[in-house]
Amino acid sequence: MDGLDDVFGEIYDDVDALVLFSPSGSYYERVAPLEDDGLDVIVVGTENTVGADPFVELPLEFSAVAERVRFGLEGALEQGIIEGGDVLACATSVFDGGIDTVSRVRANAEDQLGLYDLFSKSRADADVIKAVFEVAINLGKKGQKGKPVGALFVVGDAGNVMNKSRPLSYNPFEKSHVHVGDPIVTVMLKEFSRLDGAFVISDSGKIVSAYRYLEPAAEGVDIPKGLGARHMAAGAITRDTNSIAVVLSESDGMVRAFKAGELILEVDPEAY
Ligand SMILES: Nc1ncnc2c1ncn2[C@@H]1O[C@H](COP(=O)(O)OP(=O)(O)OP(=O)(O)O)[C@@H](O)[C@H]1O
Ligand SMILES: [Mn+2]
Repeated sequence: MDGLDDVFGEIYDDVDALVLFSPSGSYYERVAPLEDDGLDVIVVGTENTVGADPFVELPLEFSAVAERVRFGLEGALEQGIIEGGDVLACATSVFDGGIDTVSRVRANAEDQLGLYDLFSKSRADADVIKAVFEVAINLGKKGQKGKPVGALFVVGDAGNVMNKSRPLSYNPFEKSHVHVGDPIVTVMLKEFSRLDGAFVISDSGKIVSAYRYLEPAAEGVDIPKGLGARHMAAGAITRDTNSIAVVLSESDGMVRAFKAGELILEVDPEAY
């Protein structure tokens, strides 16, 4: 309908690029020819199933659309695919069953969340951070035997993290060489998360220790009020070392990630 074009046409008027979030192959094929008319088409997703170039990889399938779009645009800015000030038409799926929504967004180079930086520019491997995140989300969803459970994972720069912490109990990982992502590890992490302290994980994903009490310098750490000692310790260790931290809160059930002393990401496991 022409009338509707008059109303909604503004959404894609003068956009610098079209950003497709996890398009199906046939959707991408329909859109790709627009590139011949001078429209840039960027694909964002957890996997490049359509073989698109340029492509921006998402570490998680963010269920909140605003997060999904922000992360995608951060990645595109970071990779130099778009520039601050560019206007993008972002096409994504809000309901099940393919792309159903277009939002018009101006890329803002100043106001970055640091999400892309957290996953892709940390000392630890992106896959390791992603795997830890998944463990925390699963633990948050299911709890431990039905009860809510809290957990703290410190990932990367393990030598320094060990130096700034002390054991609360024997380390069940002392002689083992297991990595996050191994199926048995998910079970072990679940089991050991019932007890106090933090898990320390190396850059490459080796579980270095459980039950560590973190003693970082807390100076200059600015985390939201209302979060307790576990979150404070998580924030502080990421400022005092080159690690990142993922926390599952026992009290509100949220999973939070910290880097360089700041809260970067907050997700509700129930939404995944
Ligand atoms: N410095 C620390 N290092 C490691 N673990 C810690 C540290 N401080 C607290 N914890 C762990 O966090 C648990 C909960 O502490 P607290 O309630 O103060 O934290 P919180 O931030 O409110 O977390 P939650 O939202 O899960 O309650 C403690 O029982 C302990 O296992
Ligand atoms: Mn608490």
